[in-house]
Amino acid sequence: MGKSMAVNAGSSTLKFKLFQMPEETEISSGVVERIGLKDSLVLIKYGDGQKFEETLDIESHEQAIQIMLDQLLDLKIIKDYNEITGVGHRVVAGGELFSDSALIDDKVIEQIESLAEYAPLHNPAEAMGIRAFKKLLPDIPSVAVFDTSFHTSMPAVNYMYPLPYEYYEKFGARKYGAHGTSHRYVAHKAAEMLGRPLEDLKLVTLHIGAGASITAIQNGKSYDTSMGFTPLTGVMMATRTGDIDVSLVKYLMEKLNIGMDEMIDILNHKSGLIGVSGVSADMRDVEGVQDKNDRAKLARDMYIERIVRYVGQYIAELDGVDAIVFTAGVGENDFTIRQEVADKLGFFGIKVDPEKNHIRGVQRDLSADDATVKTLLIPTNEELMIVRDIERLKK
Ligand SMILES: Nc1ncnc2c1ncn2[C@@H]1O[C@H](COP(=O)(O)OP(=O)(O)O)[C@@H](O)[C@H]1O
Ligand SMILES: CC(=O)OP(=O)(O)O
Ligand SMILES: [Mg+2]
Repeated sequence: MGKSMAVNAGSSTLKFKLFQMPEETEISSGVVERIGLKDSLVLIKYGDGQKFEETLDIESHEQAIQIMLDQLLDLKIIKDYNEITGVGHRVVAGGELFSDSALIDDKVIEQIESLAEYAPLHNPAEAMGIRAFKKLLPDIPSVAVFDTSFHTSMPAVNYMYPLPYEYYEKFGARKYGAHGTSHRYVAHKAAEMLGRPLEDLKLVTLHIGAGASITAIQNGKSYDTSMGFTPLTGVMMATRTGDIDVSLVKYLMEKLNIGMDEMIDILNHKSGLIGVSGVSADMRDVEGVQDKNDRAKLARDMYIERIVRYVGQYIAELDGVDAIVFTAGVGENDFTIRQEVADKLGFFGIKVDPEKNHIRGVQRDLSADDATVKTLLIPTNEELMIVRDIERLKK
């Protein structure tokens, strides 16, 4: 009994959902988008179809949390913070410390902070969010749900880097992946939609938002994933490079006369869509100008190409595939990207019906009638997975 809140701090967004438990009814949901960019958007849904919307500049996740919490009271979604009986936080990096979600105490917060280098855009903001909530609601149980947990099933052949082996043993130098809660959620939904046991399926799940990762799933378990030691690698993202030659990094540091911290900041914050297009980190802005801006078009083409490359690679690794799944900000909303990615994967029997695909944010089978591999659109729900873990762990 009570209301549970899931808090999901992404690199560019802060999302929350408030659920009545144990019924899992959604009471309210909210998102602050474009944190750190101009014109951040605050959107809160509550009641029966009521909405609160405001556009303002929001610099940090801390500011976003404060605005959200104030609005919960102002909009009378709750009368008192004490109505919230459990809080769950998404945390990106759990390293090898956390193979499951954890009840938060001071030690867990310190461990999350100690993993800052494993997810520099996320863990510090998430730890800050946890502390902010702890201050406000010191006595209610809170849990941390790690993006990396789902990927702990990866075999060594996929999580190891071809570095001297002792770097793994001494320093934990390996691939951890991210977005695991989302990949896990959509994999279960895909099995439901296909009416087949998840254990029998080969899936490639495409979580493409501001951060983006592709996962190969076999027997319901993560088999390989595109993000690495940190969420920097894999496909091209809003502000992150994805895979890049490390020797080029050294070359550029010398040319630019900068140190490693500055270089890592460029790779994480100034690259990807914003770096190539020079227009924006937001796919909507890039697409808005692509007809008259060659660099915007190039950025979008590169983005698509890298997704296609990973999906093809994972179909080979899985030795076949039953379905590919689109989810997260771009995957759920951008039918042009979905269409072009699917068109480039036609060789595998992937084929999207343009009419079915002309949709945003709803669960749907997008496959053409003669497709031999299904293409599914499944809006992710990391927050539902998070509040379920509050119930499981708070006993
Ligand atoms: N209609 C749309 N068309 C294209 N891209 C969109 C659309 N709506 C949202 N996006 C993209 O989704 C991104 C946010 O994805 P999301 O998964 O919510 O973020 P995060 O990675 O911060 O969790 C935005 O940066 C934007 O580029
Ligand atoms: C790990 C990661 O990149 O997360 P997000 O997409 O929420 O920024
Ligand atoms: Mg996200």
